[in-house]
Amino acid sequence: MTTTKQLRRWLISVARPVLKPLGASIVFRHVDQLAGLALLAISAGAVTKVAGNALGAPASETAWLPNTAAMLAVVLVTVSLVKGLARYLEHFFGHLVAFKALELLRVRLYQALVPQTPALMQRSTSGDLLVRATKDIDRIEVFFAHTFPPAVTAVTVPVIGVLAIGGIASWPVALVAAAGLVVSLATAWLGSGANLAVSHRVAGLRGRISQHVTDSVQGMAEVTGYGHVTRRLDELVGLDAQVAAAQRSRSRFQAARNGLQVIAMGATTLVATIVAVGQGLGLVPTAVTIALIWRLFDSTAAVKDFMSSLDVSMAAAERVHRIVTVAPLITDPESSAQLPDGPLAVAWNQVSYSYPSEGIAREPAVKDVTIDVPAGTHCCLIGHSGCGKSTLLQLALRFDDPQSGRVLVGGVDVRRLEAAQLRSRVALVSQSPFLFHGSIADNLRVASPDATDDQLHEVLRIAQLDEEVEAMPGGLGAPIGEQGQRLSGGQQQRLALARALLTPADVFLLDEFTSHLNRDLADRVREGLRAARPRVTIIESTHLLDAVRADQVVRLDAGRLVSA
Ligand SMILES: Nc1ncnc2c1ncn2[C@@H]1O[C@H](COP(=O)(O)OP(=O)(O)OP(=O)(O)O)[C@@H](O)[C@H]1O
Repeated sequence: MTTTKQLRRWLISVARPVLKPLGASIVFRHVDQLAGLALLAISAGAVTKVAGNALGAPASETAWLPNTAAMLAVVLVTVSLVKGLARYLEHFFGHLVAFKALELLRVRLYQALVPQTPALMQRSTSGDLLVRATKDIDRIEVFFAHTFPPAVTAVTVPVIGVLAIGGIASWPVALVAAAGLVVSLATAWLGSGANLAVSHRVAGLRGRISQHVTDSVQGMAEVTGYGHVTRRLDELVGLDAQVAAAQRSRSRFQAARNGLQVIAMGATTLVATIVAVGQGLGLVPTAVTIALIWRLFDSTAAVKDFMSSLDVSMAAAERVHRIVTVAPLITDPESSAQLPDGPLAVAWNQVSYSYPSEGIAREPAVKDVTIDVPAGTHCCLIGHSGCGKSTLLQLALRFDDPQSGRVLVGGVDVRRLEAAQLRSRVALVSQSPFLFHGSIADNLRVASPDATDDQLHEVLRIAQLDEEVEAMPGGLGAPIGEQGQRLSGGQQQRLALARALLTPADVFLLDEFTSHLNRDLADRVREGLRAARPRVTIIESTHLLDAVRADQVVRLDAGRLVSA
């Protein structure tokens, strides 16, 4: 696991371009804190001056205070205004840095996700990823907005305050104050290791809760249909209980830290008063000194306050860091080859592939498969469910590299191609295509944002979907619901095919793309596709063994080629 120190360095390196205003935030926090000290000192001085007058305190003790009530009011109002403005500016600059830094982190996360897709989805879940990209990144705000300025002033302001007490009141009292403040600072670290572990645990649990809720909502029909409502609720309550139990241990440390701080403050006040009296310090200087000490404890207490939220922030940073830094399954070559223009052949050459399995030995999904699909022809991969058809198609798009053998597109090993180039020439219509919440047109224009309505109608016609779309209220503008839920399975498949047809692809990989269509409609879709794109290479997979007229039919069984 990445250490907190490494995480801090990483966060600062990400935010470096926007760190400058943090200096301003630190400066304004000093102004705010010192103005607070001044306010308390003047107020305490003024109050005890009144009492001191009655008790006959010497005038020299209060000579530094404003002479009249009006002057006192002017001074207090002015210092308060300065304090208020400084506090505002401290927060403004701190949050400016924080929100800019979070923006940079979100961009980093997104940029890291793109090359890792789709392999990442094998290692993470969408609900958990969502929490990382939103909540976890938000929690890192504490690191930027609420850590540096209080950390600096927790040291500098007490040092200034103690020196002031020593200079104007008494050095022994200053020493007592210093000792108390050091103890107060040290208590902030009480249980920090355990708290960090709890924060990691809670962050992981929150990811699981999010995934559980996502699954329950998306699988509502199954949850209610199979009578799982109570079980799923119980599971959720169980996860919540684990979060609560973990939080309880954090709260215990928090309470202990608060208690110790109050004890340190009380003990320091008592001892400082005894020493001040022993030193013969007057009433006003003693009162002002005690007031200053109390205020200085506020500065050190700020460390305790941010330490508990910093744990949460660091646990969140670790989860984001893990995604951003995970090595992608595939990377672009340093010097890439170019695909030839025109129709492209596809070939699997003695390809064997096993899915990554985290140490568990796994049977290869495809073993020693060799298939040649000449450019512009139609090849059909046939075999029972699980025989490796989708895997072969995905290897042609370089979702991952085979452990042995080569996959060639246009005669070029796909490892020598940039992913963007490969994916612009090879289109995959997957078994469960993803459809966005939006209209028919929105989903088609994912492939070609500037496509005209005529072009959209044309590809819908090729996919044999145009008449059905025209009959929908709104036509191209008809909303299809989340993940296309308002469409039938067969309509979803044809919409995905129409979308792929808007790309300039020379190879179409069609994974079970007619599995929801009746035989007659499936044949019409194939014929329409071939007539509209006579030069493209079509590689189709199906488990219907009596299928399809094609230039080449390849049979697979348990990952091996049976006939080609
Ligand atoms: N992401 C994955 N992680 C691990 N194993 C996988 C993964 N995807 C597929 N497999 C395994 O690889 C083998 C081949 O799967 P593949 O999806 O290629 O088969 P298929 O012929 O396309 O099946 P179907 O007709 O059911 O779609 C199967 O044993 C499957 O369990």
